[in-house]
Amino acid sequence: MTGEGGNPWAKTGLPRSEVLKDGNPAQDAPPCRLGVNIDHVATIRNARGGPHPDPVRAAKLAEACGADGITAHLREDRRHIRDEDMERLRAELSIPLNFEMAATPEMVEIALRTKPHAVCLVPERRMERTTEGGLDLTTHHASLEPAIRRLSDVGARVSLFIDPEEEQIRMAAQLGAPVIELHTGTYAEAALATDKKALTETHTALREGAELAESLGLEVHAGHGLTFWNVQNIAAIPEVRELNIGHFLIGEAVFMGLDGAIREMRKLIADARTGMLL
Ligand SMILES: CC(=O)[C@@H](O)[C@H](O)COP(=O)(O)O
Ligand SMILES: NCC(=O)COP(=O)(O)O
Repeated sequence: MTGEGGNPWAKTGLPRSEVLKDGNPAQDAPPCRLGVNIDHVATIRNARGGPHPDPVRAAKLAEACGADGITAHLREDRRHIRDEDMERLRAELSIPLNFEMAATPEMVEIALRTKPHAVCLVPERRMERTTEGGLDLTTHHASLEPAIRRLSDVGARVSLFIDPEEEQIRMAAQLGAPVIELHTGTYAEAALATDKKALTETHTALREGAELAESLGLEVHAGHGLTFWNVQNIAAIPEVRELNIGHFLIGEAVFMGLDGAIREMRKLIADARTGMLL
């Protein structure tokens, strides 16, 4: 299933070892969890205005296929996930729910009521097609601090979705959030564009950022734009403990089913942890 046909990674001509540290860096690392983001099941549902396909059903299927958690982003404009989806996900799932949201007063109140396992604070711009970058913690730390405290007080594990930049990582540690999620979108774009220089630079930034974050006591997650063909170099970063992946898995489900797509992604992540790269 992961042959070279149509594989954008293969077109880079860049052996994976060129962007990895020597040896098998993740060999002795703990496993890397897979959080399945089901937002875009809701995108398809909303295209027709009815109840089908149900993102909660997709989340339960993901759970049955071995997902370690479910991620859902309640956007302010409700373009995909809606309030009632979040309530049902919280009530019906047995695995952890990671509630992605902007740190607005409205969203903080919803999350305090929902009491998810985790909250990932993300930047949001109403007209963007998707989350284009990480939070700017230097600009927003005054508003983020109370949100992090209130959400932590109800037991949510708060993570901050940031770019792999030293200043942002140090600020995340100062803000007292236990987790960061590194935005992998720029790395994913470099892989798609087969831009070797950008690919190496973005991967180095993620690897060094993950090392720094762990040294500061932060748990490191990563996500955005990850696919079968770019996931392994990120999963091979030993400090990365969780990957959140959505759009590609839901798209690939059209071709191989959601269960097949999740199982293949889990295998690629597990193989990367043991140095068995594609
Ligand atoms: C923060 C993030 O990366 C996710 O929210 C993911 O991108 C899915 O949501 P959108 O596609 O609406 O950005
Ligand atoms: N936080 C990233 C996420 O949940 C999934 O992003 P994507 O795979 O949909 O780009």
